[in-house]
Amino acid sequence: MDYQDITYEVREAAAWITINRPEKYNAFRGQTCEELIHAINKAGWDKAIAAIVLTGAGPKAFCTGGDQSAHDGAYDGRGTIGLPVEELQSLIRDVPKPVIARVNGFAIGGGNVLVTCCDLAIASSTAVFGQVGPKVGSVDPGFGTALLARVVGEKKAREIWMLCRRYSAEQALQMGLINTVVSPEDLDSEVDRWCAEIAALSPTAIAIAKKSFNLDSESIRGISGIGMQALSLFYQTEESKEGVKAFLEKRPPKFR
Ligand SMILES: CC(C)(COP(=O)(O)OP(=O)(O)OC[C@H]1O[C@@H](n2cnc3c(N)ncnc32)[C@H](O)[C@@H]1OP(=O)(O)O)[C@@H](O)C(=O)NCCC(=O)NCCSC(=O)c1cc(O)c2ccccc2c1O
Repeated sequence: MDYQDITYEVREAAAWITINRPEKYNAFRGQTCEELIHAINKAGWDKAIAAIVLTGAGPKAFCTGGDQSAHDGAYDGRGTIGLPVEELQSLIRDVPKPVIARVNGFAIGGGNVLVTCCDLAIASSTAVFGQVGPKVGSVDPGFGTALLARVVGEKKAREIWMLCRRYSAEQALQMGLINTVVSPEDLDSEVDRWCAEIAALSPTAIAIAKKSFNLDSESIRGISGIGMQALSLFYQTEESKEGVKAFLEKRPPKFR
């Protein structure tokens, strides 16, 4: 597959997969999800690869979720909501290698969910985390909510979704959403260091450990499936459409 929206680079024993849409703050459209799925599968089953690094191009954003300019009552790709996003999230969990989020900037909306799904997360001190779903007439009902609660605790996860605040990298570290924070200049060397440590360990032991962590939260995949069906109906409503329209028109939404 020729990639338009992402880049794929092998550094030592790590595959670096970069969402390359900086002008959209690395938001994903249907094509982006298809390419990410292809690339994660490619790296995930390559025996020479010990770890997968997921990141965004440029200094501004890791990923800001679904591309709102490709959303018209549904996104522009495949699947229940027009994005095979639940397949992408599941795949991050299914590949037998640690997937590390290299968080270089905004990790908002679906970008925040990707961080939640990754095994590990290393952030620049400039990174900003948060949810925007209820601001823009959307919600990721599955890994975005229920898995987030496993990661940061029920009360914090509900705060994140019900207030849509932004959180600094230090706050994300305190709540357990990420593993460490470094200065922007040290981000790549820190990620390289973590990948090298992983590469020295038994790949099979790591694969079994990863699977066993995931099995405990596996029911969330089913929650996500039913949630997407509900969401596809919600996207048809004036309430949801107002959220997308308001974001694109750079004004506060009028939901009531
Ligand atoms: C990230 C921001 C907080 C940055 O705000 P700031 O004020 O600094 O900058 P701008 O808002 O002006 O943005 C700069 C520039 O980038 C464009 N942009 C940013 N994000 C997106 C985006 N997601 N889609 C398209 N374009 C985007 C923006 O338009 C500007 O371009 P200009 O050309 O005008 O300069 C803020 O941008 C922000 O909050 N962004 C996120 C907006 C958003 O609505 N994201 C999607 C939420 S829904 C979602 O992600 C989602 C994910 C899932 O995984 C799901 C799974 C299952 C079901 C549903 C899901 C779902 O809905």
